[in-house]
Amino acid sequence: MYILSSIQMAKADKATIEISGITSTELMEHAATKCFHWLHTRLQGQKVKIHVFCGIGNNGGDGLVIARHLHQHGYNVNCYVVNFSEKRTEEFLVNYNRLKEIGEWPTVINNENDFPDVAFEDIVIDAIFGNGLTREPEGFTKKLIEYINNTKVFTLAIDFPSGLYSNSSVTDKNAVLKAGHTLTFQTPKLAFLLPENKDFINTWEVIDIGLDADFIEGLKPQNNYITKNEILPMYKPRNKWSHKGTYGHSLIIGGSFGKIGAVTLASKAALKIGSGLVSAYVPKCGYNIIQISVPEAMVEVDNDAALEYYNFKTKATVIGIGPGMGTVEKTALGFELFIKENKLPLVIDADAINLLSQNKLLLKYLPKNTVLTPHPKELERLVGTWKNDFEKLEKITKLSQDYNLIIVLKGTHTVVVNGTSKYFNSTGNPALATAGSGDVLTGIITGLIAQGYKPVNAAIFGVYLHGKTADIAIQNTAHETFTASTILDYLPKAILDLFEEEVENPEE
Ligand SMILES: NC(=O)C1=CN([C@@H]2O[C@H](COP(=O)(O)OP(=O)(O)OC[C@H]3O[C@@H](n4cnc5c(N)ncnc54)[C@H](OP(=O)(O)O)[C@@H]3O)[C@@H](O)[C@H]2O)[C@@H](O)CC1
Ligand SMILES: [K+]
Repeated sequence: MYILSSIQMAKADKATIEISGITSTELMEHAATKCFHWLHTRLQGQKVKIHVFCGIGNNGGDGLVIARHLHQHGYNVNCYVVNFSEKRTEEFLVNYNRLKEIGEWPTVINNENDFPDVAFEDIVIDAIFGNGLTREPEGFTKKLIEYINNTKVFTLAIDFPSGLYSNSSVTDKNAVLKAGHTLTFQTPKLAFLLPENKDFINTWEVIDIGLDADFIEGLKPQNNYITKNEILPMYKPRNKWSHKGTYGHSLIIGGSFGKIGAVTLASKAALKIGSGLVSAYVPKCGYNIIQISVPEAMVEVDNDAALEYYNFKTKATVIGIGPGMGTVEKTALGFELFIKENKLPLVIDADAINLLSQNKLLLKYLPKNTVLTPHPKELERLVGTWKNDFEKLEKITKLSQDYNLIIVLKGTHTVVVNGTSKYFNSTGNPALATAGSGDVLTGIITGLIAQGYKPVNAAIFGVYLHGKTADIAIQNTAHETFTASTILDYLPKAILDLFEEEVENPEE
């Protein structure tokens, strides 16, 4: 699914109106009616008090449409116009009149004295600002947002939590509405996927308003939200005549005394995702551990307690390096020589990323399309600090472009960056915040590349499946009891889930 910027959204609205012949007011009616249905399906006519706060643009127009439908269905609804400007859009005015025609006059809010009483058990619909926000809310509008936030009432935001920009950072955090749930039109918005906005965005979903798909395609959006629809076509079914050689040989390099488990997990993951063969290259102290805990894997050893020589004989298809490796001097010196000589595809994680950060001159030796899987701290060591999450994405893009790398930044919405293209993951939950989770991801991505997946697809697919295991597991287990080994247990279900039909959304 594409992620459109505000400019692209406005263009797509306009183009759809021109191409389909639908009027702007009809498009608004269609979009806002879907929001009404969303609420109606859940409330089923309950007499809870609903406050609809409308701006004076088209986001406000949506609010007026929702308020009208709520009235017509007998809800206890109060509608307000937040009068921060004398301007009105045409569609706003049409719907203002339609509301008046059914005998409902919105209350105009001109200053703080006009704020209504809002109780914790009420519902607020936020239709103050949407895609047309051009500056931070000020004056009584900001005060109103703060007032609503302080009530801790459930807030349903239409299109955007008011005060949030789609493609730039919030400058005044007190001037953004904290939405309980957001119904956003047509595509997810980049701002929803970034950790700096965690206070404003809770849950959200996309409401398909039927904007012109060909036009959107022609915009060539660079930001993508990865769901099953994007993943399924990447899947490579197995050929009847294949054999284990068809599915490649993954070599996992890593481990140090006390951290052999990381290699064990990565090796198991590479096997479990389908790598034909898996070898591990570890310090001698890890030999028995790997042989006993991963009997399917072959093992070669280096020095006693930490890697030093990197003199393995395995003829691998791809190497995953870093889990549990440590950064002691001899490991770092050997790593430098290894990187300078290596020609095989690489997946680089954990301490191997830290070693690259300590010696950035090595970056230029990495083969094209090497996958790096940093968490934010590892990324910071590599690219320095950032002012905000948008700048962080720019820094990752530059790193990816400068060295032809695929960067997987791990987080709530893990993002895979390949040059200017970004792929934000939709699966996963806090269960994955557990020791060894990253080692398993390294093994999965390595194992997919071994089987012939393009590195960028291996990264996107691997991240999706890794997250999906937690989403499936959480139906039967608690976040706390989920461990990295549970990811492996649920990989089969995560793969099978790709072929299960989605249950239709009842509102559609
Ligand atoms: N057919 C369609 O197009 C459809 C559109 N849809 C809906 O339209 C929404 C976009 O509508 P929109 O473009 O009118 O922008 P919106 O967010 O309502 O407000 C803009 C107004 O606020 C003003 N303003 C901005 N910042 C301000 C500030 N800090 N403080 C004070 N004023 C500020 C700004 O004025 P200006 O910047 O020029 O001063 C302008 O007057 C979109 O999110 C979706 O909900 C759907 O119905 C689907 C069909
Ligand atoms: K809004």
